Amino acid sequence: MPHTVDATTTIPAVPAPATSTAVAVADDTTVLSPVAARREERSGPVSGATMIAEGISAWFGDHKVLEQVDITMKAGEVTALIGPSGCGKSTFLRILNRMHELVPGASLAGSVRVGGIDIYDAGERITETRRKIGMVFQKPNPFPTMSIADNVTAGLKLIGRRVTRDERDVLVEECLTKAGLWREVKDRLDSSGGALSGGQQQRLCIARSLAVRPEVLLMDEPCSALDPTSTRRIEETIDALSSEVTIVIVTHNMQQAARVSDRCAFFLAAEGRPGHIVEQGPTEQMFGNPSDPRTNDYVNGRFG
Ligand SMILES: Nc1ncnc2c1ncn2[C@@H]1O[C@H](COP(=O)(O)OP(=O)(O)OP(=O)(O)O)[C@@H](O)[C@H]1O
Repeated sequence: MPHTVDATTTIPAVPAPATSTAVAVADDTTVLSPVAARREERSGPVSGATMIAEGISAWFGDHKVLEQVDITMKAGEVTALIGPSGCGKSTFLRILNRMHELVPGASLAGSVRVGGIDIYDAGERITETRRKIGMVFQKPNPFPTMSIADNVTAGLKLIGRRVTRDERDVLVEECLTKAGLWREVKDRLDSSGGALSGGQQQRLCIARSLAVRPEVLLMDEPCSALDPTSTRRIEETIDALSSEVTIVIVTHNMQQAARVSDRCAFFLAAEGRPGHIVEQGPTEQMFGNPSDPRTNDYVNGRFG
């Protein structure tokens, strides 16, 4: 899947020292990692569910694109999946909410457990899996002719949940507030979702995902079509949501991975091997003191 490079996708030139909570950015200024600051602030309980993928391999026909991927995405954390184009990040993300199986000829092996339940278990209903595991895509996809409020509640019908008018109003405000959009749209909830800016549409899509109370939110390059200001707003939203929903984000933007994630996994498909995880760990370590030279080269923009 191609990705758009915008002004925010510059890869940091200088990695932060391993012992520091600072993250180096392209212009050589250092800022306190918001992730580190957030960790310090967090003292209360976190919600969301830990997601554990074990032994994941994937094929399109007989083309094997992922091999033996093992990763735990912890409740209350943001996990960033990074790696060069074509290494299988989006495929892996789609396996995490059973979208991979919608592609004709696609197959997979391994297990994905959310809160201890295997989403591929024969007894698991796909609609319940999609409720538990929301997804936000690269390009915002609100229903353009529906009102802002109706966009937020659009997922309720799919899961068979009925709400009264009052409950609906409360839910719309709650989800738009969590997605960081309420103040901008509260006086025009009945106008069309398609009339919002790209960044607002993406936050509307996040609000729509939240309305069905997911335990995990998957984000596939959610800012790649957005300008730097909208990107910052989405990152703030990710930060605010991270204590209540487990977030897994695919990003090509190394600064973004450093800013928003607690942990990173570096994927690579090379030397005749399908996509696999070369290294994973706390974000500060992955950027400041990675153990594999290929990780070091990638996070410092030497390839990919
Ligand atoms: N629908 C499909 N049918 C066949 N092959 C596919 C399909 N989707 C992806 N692939 C192949 O699977 C491999 C992994 O693709 P994927 O999109 O998961 O990688 P990625 O790391 O997310 O790439 P990018 O960063 O460019 O989005 C690639 O070789 C790609 O060509």
